[in-house]
Amino acid sequence: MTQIISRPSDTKLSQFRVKGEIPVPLLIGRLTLAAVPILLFFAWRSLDRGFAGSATILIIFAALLSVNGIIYLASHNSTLQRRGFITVITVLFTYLAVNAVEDGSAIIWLFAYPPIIFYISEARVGVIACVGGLAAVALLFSPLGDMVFDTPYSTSFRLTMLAVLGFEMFTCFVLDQSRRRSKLGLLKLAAEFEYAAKHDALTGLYNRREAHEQLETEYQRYMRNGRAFSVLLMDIDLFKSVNDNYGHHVGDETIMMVARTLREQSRKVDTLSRWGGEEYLVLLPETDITEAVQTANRIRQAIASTPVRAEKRTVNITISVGTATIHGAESVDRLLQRADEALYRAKDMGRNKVCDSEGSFS
Ligand SMILES: Nc1nc2c(ncn2[C@@H]2O[C@H](COP(=O)(O)OP(=O)(O)OP(=O)(O)O)[C@@H](O)[C@H]2O)c(=O)[nH]1
Repeated sequence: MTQIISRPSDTKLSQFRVKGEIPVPLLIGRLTLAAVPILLFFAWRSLDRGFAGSATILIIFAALLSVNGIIYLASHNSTLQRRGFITVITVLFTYLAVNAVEDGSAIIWLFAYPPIIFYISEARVGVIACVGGLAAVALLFSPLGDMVFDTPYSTSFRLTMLAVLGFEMFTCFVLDQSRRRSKLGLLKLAAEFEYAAKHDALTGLYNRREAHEQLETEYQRYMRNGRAFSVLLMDIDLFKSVNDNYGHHVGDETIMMVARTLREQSRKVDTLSRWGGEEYLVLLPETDITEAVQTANRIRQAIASTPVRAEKRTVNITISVGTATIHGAESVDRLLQRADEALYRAKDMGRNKVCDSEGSFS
């Protein structure tokens, strides 16, 4: 439990998947399932035409892709699976281009590389792989490449291949950027909605609904381990007069000051919420009634000694607090009812007081 949930960063968000998006491990699995029979088919054709060397190498690539898939199924390590797949297909495409498999027509398979690489890796890796790949093809098609590899590609084929491959890589980059931006936008929107559903807009504290959720979670923990928790129900004293005398903007400033003071005076594990207009609920895990009353008094004193600046005047306010600690098998509703009764006793006793549900006050 934290006092305020901070909004997730872009980097964190980009690691999430939006509904409908194909998970990368699944895509790699499907590509492997498609690639293995295709490789075996071309291996069989190479063998049929008397190219036993090419056939063996294509079978090795099929085996490597299968092993990569099997390792993933056994380990569920998606990073290893992705890196293994990228390595194998990069070497495979290089082999298809350099060795002019299938009379040189297999180099056309290079067009399958950019969309796959952009989808399964980070944008930066996609750009590096594509720029590197295009430079390698340009080198292969250069007089230097001819001297080393002696490939059968005509000049017009080389120029067309380079132009179309470069165009495809650029298009994939633009589309991938657009996909990543819209995904991030969707995730940000979802995070904003989630934040708004759980928090109070004025103070940033949890809202009443989320406080109920946290109370229920803490209650379940209490039922399991028996460690009692306490609640502090607090209300700003005579708040209507602050609004009436100084205006609503000073009233709002007062509500924010109390929230700030609550944060300063609480532990990280405590849950702070705005329960209603000028009411707050603090949930103190693993806290008995004595500690709860001490905490309530510390908060009460801190608020009483923190004036709110309003134009040229300062406004001093106080709060009243009702505390209650869970016991036996009582329900959360009953606990809240006892805290509420204690709060009203604190008001009846003249305000700026802490009352516990057992009847004592300070
Ligand atoms: N400025 C501002 N006022 C609010 C907000 N929410 C509730 N209020 C006002 O808070 C006031 C609550 O006043 P009352 O419930 O009468 O209680 P009180 O004046 O605090 O008196 P006691 O609780 O008996 O000490 C009302 O006037 C509400 O309009 C808010 O978000 N901003």
